[in-house]
Amino acid sequence: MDFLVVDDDQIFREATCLLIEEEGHFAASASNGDVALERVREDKFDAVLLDLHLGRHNGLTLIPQLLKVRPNLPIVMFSAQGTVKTAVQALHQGAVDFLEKPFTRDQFHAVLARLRRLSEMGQKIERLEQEVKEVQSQSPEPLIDFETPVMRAVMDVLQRAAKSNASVLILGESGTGKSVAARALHAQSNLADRPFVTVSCPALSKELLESQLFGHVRGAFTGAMRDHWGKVKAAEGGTLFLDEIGDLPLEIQPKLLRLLQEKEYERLGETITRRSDVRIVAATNRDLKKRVAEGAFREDLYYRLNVITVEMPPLRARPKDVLRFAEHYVRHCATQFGRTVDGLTDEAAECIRRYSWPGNLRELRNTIERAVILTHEKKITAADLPIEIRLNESAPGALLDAPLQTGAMVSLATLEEQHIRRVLEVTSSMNEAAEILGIDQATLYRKRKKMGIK
Ligand SMILES: Nc1ncnc2c1ncn2[C@@H]1O[C@H](COP(=O)(O)OP(=O)(O)OP(=O)(O)O)[C@@H](O)[C@H]1O
Repeated sequence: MDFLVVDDDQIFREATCLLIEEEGHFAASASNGDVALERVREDKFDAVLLDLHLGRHNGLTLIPQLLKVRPNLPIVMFSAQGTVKTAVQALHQGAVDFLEKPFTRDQFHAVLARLRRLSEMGQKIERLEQEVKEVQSQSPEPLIDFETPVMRAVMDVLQRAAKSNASVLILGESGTGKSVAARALHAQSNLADRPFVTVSCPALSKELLESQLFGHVRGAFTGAMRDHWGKVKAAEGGTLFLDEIGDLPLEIQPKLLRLLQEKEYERLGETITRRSDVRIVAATNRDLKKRVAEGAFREDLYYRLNVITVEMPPLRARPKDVLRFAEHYVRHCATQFGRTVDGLTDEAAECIRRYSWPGNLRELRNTIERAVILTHEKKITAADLPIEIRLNESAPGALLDAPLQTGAMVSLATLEEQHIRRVLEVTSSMNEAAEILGIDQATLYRKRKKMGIK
């Protein structure tokens, strides 16, 4: 845990920090209320130990100010002149405990145990808030019972892997459901009530990604105005999901390897080594072995991640499941958009069954969403589906050349997608492609994901 000790008495402040560090925790200190407020604004402390008398300030009045900055921050008040009255006052102001100075190691242990319970409760609340947000973001309920044997085998491995704490690598084309599988794995594991934190590896520059993962201290790089805790810390005790791991820059790979092997890391710009207890689940649509052969991915990291690997099959390899997913999305979208649409006509079902879905589940979901919004009928008809699905035309670029030359009707969105596909085909990195397209990497990453481009 990370503590902030607020006391104007330097000797006691340092002695308390030492005691905390001897117990294997981290301690920072502040000598007055203003410094304490600044530190709490900048850093994610797990608890504050606050002296009642801070020179001209009264620690009691500082409690609501600290809680205004971080509403769930556990504050323990301590004082040499502890009276029942001041203890009660501190609790009324929002402190969670009161310690009389000087306190013994045993008294401190008792407080620590209480703080740990509070911190777990806080994590639970954050997790529930996250779940509520996800329900509000209206993703369809994941289907988990599959007809296709290969998918059943995948689910079986995931279920068994969930019970161990081993790293899991999820491979598969874009849109096959790797992120959904990672969440399902977490939900079935012993860490289900702990945090699940996602990091999208290619969405950020190398520096920002490193800081997002491990955190940084103020001044670590230009623009680092304040201390920052990374996602490794946010995932403490739970699962850290590294999406698109195949695009993790080479410079960050040794740090991730160290996190996996030694469970140690440092924040950017800081020399203090921190321990972390997170389970790593990684996913990629890249051929990681090929990336290793090309020298773009470290072999030792690949083997460390590759303890348990599952491969999400593309949708075209799960023919029996395609219509079940389609019907599932129709029901979901009809409810979401308040439309009375009930299933697919036979003709529409046949188009969906025959099409090869290069963008996998994401493409299917987008297609159904569009159809549910646009249809005038009670069931989705073939006419509600995009022309390439009606014509069973899924080869990238196949539709493009003719419309471009003849000026036939084609949407800007289709043109944009085809152009992005082509540039990605002929460039060797996201960076190069983004430069040619005149957009930043994060935008390209989002567009690629939305369009289901591998
Ligand atoms: N089991 C499932 N049931 C219902 N919908 C699913 C399921 N799995 C995935 N989906 C839907 O498919 C879409 C793509 O899923 P997801 O983001 O998990 O794919 P991905 O393989 O991680 O893609 P990428 O490689 O581009 O990150 C999402 O809209 C998701 O809601």
